[in-house]
Amino acid sequence: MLNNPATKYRAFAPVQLTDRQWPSRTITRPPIWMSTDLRDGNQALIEPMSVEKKLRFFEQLVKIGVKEIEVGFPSASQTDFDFVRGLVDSGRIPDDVMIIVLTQARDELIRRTVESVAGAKRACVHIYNSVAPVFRRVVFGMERDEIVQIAVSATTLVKELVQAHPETDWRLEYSPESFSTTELDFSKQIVDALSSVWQPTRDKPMIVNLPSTVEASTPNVYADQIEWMCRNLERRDALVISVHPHNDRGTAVAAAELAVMAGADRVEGCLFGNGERTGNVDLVTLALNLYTQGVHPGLDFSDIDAVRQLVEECNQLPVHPRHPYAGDLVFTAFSGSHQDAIKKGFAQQQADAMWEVPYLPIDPADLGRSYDAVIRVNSQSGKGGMAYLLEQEYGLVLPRRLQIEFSRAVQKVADASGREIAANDIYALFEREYLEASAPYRYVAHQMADTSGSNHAVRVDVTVSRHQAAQALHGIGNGPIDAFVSALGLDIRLMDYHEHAIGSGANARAACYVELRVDNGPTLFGAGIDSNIVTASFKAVLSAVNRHIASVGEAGPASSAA
Ligand SMILES: CC(=O)SCCNC(=O)CCNC(=O)[C@H](O)C(C)(C)COP(=O)(O)OP(=O)(O)OC[C@H]1O[C@@H](n2cnc3c(N)ncnc32)[C@H](O)[C@@H]1OP(=O)(O)O
Ligand SMILES: CC(C)C(=O)C(=O)O
Repeated sequence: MLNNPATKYRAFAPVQLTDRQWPSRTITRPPIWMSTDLRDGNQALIEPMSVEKKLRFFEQLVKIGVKEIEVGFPSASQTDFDFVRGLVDSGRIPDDVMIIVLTQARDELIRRTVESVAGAKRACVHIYNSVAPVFRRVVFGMERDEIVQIAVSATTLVKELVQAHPETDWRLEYSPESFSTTELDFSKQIVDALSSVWQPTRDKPMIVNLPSTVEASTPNVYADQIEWMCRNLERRDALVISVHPHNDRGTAVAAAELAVMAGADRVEGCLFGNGERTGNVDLVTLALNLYTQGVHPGLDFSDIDAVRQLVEECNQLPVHPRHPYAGDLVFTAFSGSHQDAIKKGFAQQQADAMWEVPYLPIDPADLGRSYDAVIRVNSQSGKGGMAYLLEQEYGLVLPRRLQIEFSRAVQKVADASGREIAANDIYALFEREYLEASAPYRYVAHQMADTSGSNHAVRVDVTVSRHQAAQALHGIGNGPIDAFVSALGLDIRLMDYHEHAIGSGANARAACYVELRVDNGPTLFGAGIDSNIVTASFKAVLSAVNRHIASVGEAGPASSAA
């Protein structure tokens, strides 16, 4: 890289528009969406789409609700011509969809283009020529007037040719290619010249598409350019102002949004941002950005995974895992504080309330995506993540202090492996750590009796095995756990107790969690699961006792009470 890039690259000159209005506007309705996937997207592919793929893509666009679809560059190849002609002849184009065909402003190409769509119910011929100084000088070797003349002749020819096909509702689209790097007065001059030839009306407007063919400035400058054009063009009422942002600086979405605030009526782009070089603006992101502001975009992405799959197949390009709204990882949190906030957000989110789940700008369910991948656990995760997975996948609602205790075990495994730990691995670890902590004590059976008349309410006769030897123990207490602890004859203080059902109906089971202090040691948890709630609590006590013994070693034999 150069020490002083100013010797090679010049700063983009700002637009002199001191009373610009767009910064204080908000977008309250969607623009007209135009998909150029089958043209700009297609021309950028390593392998252009086959007719069959183009057809599938077209049908997907129609299904989503796109009403203006650029279907190709029919004069470029027989494949494109046949596809377009086939679409028209097969009657597959819904009445409310307008197809658009692009051509250079050259006579023979225009004739072939009109031929490709003649007879369609609605069709738009889209002509372009590049107008920026560098193109005028390097590509065409022409002065401004000559460049205007190319476009005027092309428009005149289109007007003449379409008159021979009155059965079609024709529109003209004109793109001064490389608009964003062109002098504004020249863009105005050429567009005004064309609209004076075409004579658009409010009912049959002309589409003026103002592309950032190569994105070269910050989005605010593009917005200024669009506002300037909207204010200064002749016949504004009979024009649809369209934008076509490319993404060379990575700000196409912002450029499109600011351009709409600046007065653009229409946006051209591709699904997931395919297109030349860094791509066209991504229509999915634009549409869903609007949706998250409470404005329906008029496009349906309620099965976004299906749309993504089709686009990936047709383009033979993957959608990035971090792509807004659609990427595999965009609704996934690995890090502890994010997981904690999301878990709390889900717990508090009411079905019919405003969406307020931290870190999730949209409800994945609105896009047909599940919550499965929202939380994934690795070494960056905290207790919230693993607790969420145990709850979602296994119905275990761990009390907070147990979450803290168990998360240390999860963390150890994550640190050691350096990898993600799936929900089933976390459950297996929980089983190993708590549910299968069955040595030296293991629950075998119990009976309970009411002791009415005594100070204590419950008597428990329990069989436990200790080092595989069965022991019959008896205890009385205020409740089953109290009686059981007394039967064990150990120095145990019950610090905390939680229980909940797992599942419902005949198959429901009880999960029990106890926090004990054994032999005045540090407190620790035990957990038990059983179809009988009392059994679950006894198992939880033994789980904690066994874990204590495993950590400090075993003391004297259990004695029998009562
Ligand atoms: C920004 C964009 O995405 S614009 C769309 C770009 N897409 C494509 O080009 C894909 C389809 N295009 C093609 O397949 C071919 O370009 C074709 C078949 C249409 C034409 O091919 P060719 O006749 O070989 O011409 P080519 O595209 O190389 O253009 C070169 C000539 O056209 C002129 N030209 C280029 N663009 C235009 C235009 N928009 N209007 C008028 N003339 C143009 C050039 O100045 C050059 O003229 P010259 O030969 O007198 O120097
Ligand atoms: C033809 C025009 C609209 C174009 O694709 C561009 O300028 O990027």
